[in-house]
Amino acid sequence: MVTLDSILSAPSLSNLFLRFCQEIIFVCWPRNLDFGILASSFCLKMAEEESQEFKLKVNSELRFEVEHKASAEIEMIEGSGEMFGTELAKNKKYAFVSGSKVAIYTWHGCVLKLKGKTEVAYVSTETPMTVYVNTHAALEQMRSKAEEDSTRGPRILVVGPTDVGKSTLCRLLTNYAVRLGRSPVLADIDVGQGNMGLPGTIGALVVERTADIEEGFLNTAPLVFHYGHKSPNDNFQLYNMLVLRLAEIINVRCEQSKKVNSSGVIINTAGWIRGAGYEALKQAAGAFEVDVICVLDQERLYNQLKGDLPDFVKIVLLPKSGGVVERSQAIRADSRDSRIREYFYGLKNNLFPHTFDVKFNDVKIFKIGAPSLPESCLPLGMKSQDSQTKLVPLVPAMSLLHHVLSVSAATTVDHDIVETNVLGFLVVTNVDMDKSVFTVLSPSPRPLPQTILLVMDIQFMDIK
Ligand SMILES: Nc1ncnc2c1ncn2[C@@H]1O[C@H](COP(=O)(O)OP(=O)(O)OP(=O)(O)O)[C@@H](O)[C@H]1O
Repeated sequence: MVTLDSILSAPSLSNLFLRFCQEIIFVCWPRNLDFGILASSFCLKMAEEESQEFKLKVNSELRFEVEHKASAEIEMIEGSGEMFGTELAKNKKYAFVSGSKVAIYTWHGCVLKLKGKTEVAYVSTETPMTVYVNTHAALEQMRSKAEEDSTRGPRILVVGPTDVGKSTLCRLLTNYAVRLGRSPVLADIDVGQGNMGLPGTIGALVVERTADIEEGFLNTAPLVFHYGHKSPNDNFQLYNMLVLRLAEIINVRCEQSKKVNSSGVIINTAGWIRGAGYEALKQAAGAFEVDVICVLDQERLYNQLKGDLPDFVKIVLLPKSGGVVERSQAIRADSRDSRIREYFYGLKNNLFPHTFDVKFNDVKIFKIGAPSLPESCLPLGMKSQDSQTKLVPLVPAMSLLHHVLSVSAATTVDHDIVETNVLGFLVVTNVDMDKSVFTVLSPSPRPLPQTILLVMDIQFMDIK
């Protein structure tokens, strides 16, 4: 059971890992990036079903999942309710696309009208919302104290296995903080879903408005770094390096604004919690200098962290919501695809991407990480793990087809490209070796904002 005291007793944090960092460049080429519902947007046909009405008593929630290739609509007719911390307006219809998994919670009771094709729709009175709101209340007291003392607000790492509601809890805690006038930094180091950019990236943004019910947080200027793979395990060295870099820049951002500083940082992590994954979590806790770790639904991880981290880090075990839906590998792959589609086409097909040719000579293409060699073959003093963060120039070839490319903010190759943020993304839709050009899908018309491109492992077929 989480008590307020256990969180409130956290002393304000040390600067153990504070490092210098030179520059902050925020992404300036965003396209409807959100932290919201991942769903394919190609089918928005509202089915002609009759609507169902649900009367929710105090402290209960309506949970529903929208059918594949269908959509659903919810309207609150009476009372008050919220979705993952964002309040619903009365008599306003909210549309949810295929595959959305939604919970509308009410503290005081409400009447909801649900229309459309849902796989399941039911009301539950068993929710962990009281524990979550208590956690928020404790964090809020730490923020007030930080504001009074002009110090740093709470930094919270949300950890746990896959499908326990980590992203949802981050969204809820961020929304509650914003509703009280705070401007927390929301950071996402879960490269599998890439909520700030695309899968294969990590990023952060300062949140000043609650998440939109349908589209999530509106990311007008997220800070995004290219990682290139869908699991932290694929390049552990690079992953840790980028997490550290992200934390450094967040520190600089906090130093620039008293409000952001006292509001704190909320960090969503990947569900990789064993072996190297556990080491990555500890690294992240150190890099962000966290004061609170919320462990969702795993006592083993909770006890491991309690034993391994210093006492000033308060670790709380929180229950998972019974509504959180488990996703298979296939569904995860589908969500990654939807996420990329959404970047180019919008959640409801409301964006129009551009297609144009890029000459091989006009750009420089790199991938990060070279195959590791045995140490005996390396120059004196070099370790094999160094190759993991090495920039490798690529000669354009047919193998680029369908790969996602990040457009680096770096202006020259002398820049530290690996640790520079990215401006946006492209997908290679054709390669013409005879004409030495490749065709890209791009969120904006030519010219490209910069000419240094980084290749991801992740591919996207623009076929729908
Ligand atoms: N109370 C709830 N009722 C219904 N659906 C929910 C509820 N809470 C979360 N969900 C849904 O469950 C899904 C999984 O939740 P979430 O993404 O927060 O889990 P996670 O632990 O972050 O997953 P990952 O393993 O990708 O890190 C999401 O689609 C979310 O919308």
